[in-house]
Amino acid sequence: MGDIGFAIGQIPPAAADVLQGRAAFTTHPKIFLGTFIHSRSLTELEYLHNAAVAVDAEGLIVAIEKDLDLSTPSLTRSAAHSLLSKLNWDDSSSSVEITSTNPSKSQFFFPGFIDTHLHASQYPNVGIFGNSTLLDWLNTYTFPLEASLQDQAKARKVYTRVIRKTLSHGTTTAAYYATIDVPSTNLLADLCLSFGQRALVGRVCMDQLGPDYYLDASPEDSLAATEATIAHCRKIDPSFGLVKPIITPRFAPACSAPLMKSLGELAAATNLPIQTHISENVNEIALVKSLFPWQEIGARDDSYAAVYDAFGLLTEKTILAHAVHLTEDEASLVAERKAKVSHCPCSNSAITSGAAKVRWLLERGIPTGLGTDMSGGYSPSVLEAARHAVLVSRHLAMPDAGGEEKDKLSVEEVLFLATRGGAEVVDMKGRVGGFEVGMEWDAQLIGLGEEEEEEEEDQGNVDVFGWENWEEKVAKWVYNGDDRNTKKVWVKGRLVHQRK
Ligand SMILES: Nc1nc2[nH]cnc2c(=O)[nH]1
Ligand SMILES: [Zn+2]
Repeated sequence: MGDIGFAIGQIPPAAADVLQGRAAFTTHPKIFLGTFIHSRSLTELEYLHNAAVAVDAEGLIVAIEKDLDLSTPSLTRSAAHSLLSKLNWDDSSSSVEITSTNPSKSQFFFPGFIDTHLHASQYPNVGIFGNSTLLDWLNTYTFPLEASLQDQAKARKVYTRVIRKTLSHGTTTAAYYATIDVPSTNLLADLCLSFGQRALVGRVCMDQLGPDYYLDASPEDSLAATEATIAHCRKIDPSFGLVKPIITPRFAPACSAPLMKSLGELAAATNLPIQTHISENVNEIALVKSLFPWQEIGARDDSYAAVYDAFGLLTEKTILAHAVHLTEDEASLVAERKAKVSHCPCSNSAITSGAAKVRWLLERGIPTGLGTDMSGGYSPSVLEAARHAVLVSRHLAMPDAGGEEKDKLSVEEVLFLATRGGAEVVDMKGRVGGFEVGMEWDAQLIGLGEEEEEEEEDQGNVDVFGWENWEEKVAKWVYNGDDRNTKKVWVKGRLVHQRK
């Protein structure tokens, strides 16, 4: 089967625009047929075989049909046609695009991944961290690179590549940190929009403790610069349908009390999301305690979480990256405020920050998603973050670590974190992360192939023999898959990546 689109082999004009970096706001209606896999709950994947999903020109899922007979290309075509007529959609070659999975290539549709934490500006540094830990890593590798992106041509090159790369790994939504520089941060927003990637774009706020060459001049300047990026995003995407600004105090040590206070007030006034780092590294935590005596700032105790809370930065729209060393009391506060956590296992291992206790966070009712945290983390892939999340959880479950069997995360659980969990973290629950009527079509077509095939396509490290059941195929994908298995990617119904 494969693509049985009426215009076989042709990319419709809207999709071609997106692939070339010129986004159109509406697209062709589409019908997808075949196998769909998504999370039903934290612990359970739903496998929908012989199904069809109709997506309208706005990218919304408007119908899901099950139990169809798709056993031959012609039956598949007639299933598509009967869905078209049910929907009263124009049954002509140019107006509806039809894509079906190819069972002999172990293909399936899966929701697009949500990267809840990454630094677009640090992308050139992936893999370059030596033996550093957080605070020296920032000074040695990170601040010099971020500062250099004031050069617009360099920023364009870096941001174009990071968007293309993450899309090619199936990341349909990204919560990005840019830099302190407004024009290049605005450029990142422009590029996300033109490549069609759903994004939260944060201008980084930092007015202390950084190097002289890379600091906002004052809390007032930092606030004004943040407002400039918010205004820019409002101009380019007035409904924030694809690109939304996010208030981004880098982390408490780099933000003065007046700056954090003004950003908390801005968040309350605009209802915009907030992203920051918390409790990533033990030296960082000690620094926060020394910089913000809790009685002086009116915090409820001397914890890191209480510092953000004192400034109105711990809200239900706050994404807290890492949360490796949170105390029991902090977890209660985070849960009380309904703030979310981005778990970044690759970064936490690479720069030796520690092992975040995801089971413990989930048991405390804290919504959690996955982040690549490039370039603390070295991989652009959320699939790899999922794999790292499994492994970190298994280290924590080992008797030496004082863990238990229940601390282990399963394949199903990490795929939930990568999709529906991430959607909740970025405040898009019910909008993306699964296949349901009323949700937007942010999806990837995964193909695993089969070993015996004369493959013209490279299936990477995954070897499917043909006797595996679907649970086993998905497990093979999680542990050995990569961008070679990500054949096509759509955001809001628009094709934004196609593997050559
Ligand atoms: N991993 C990570 N932690 C941080 N804490 C403050 N800034 C950063 C950053 O850029 N990356
Ligand atoms: Zn980070």
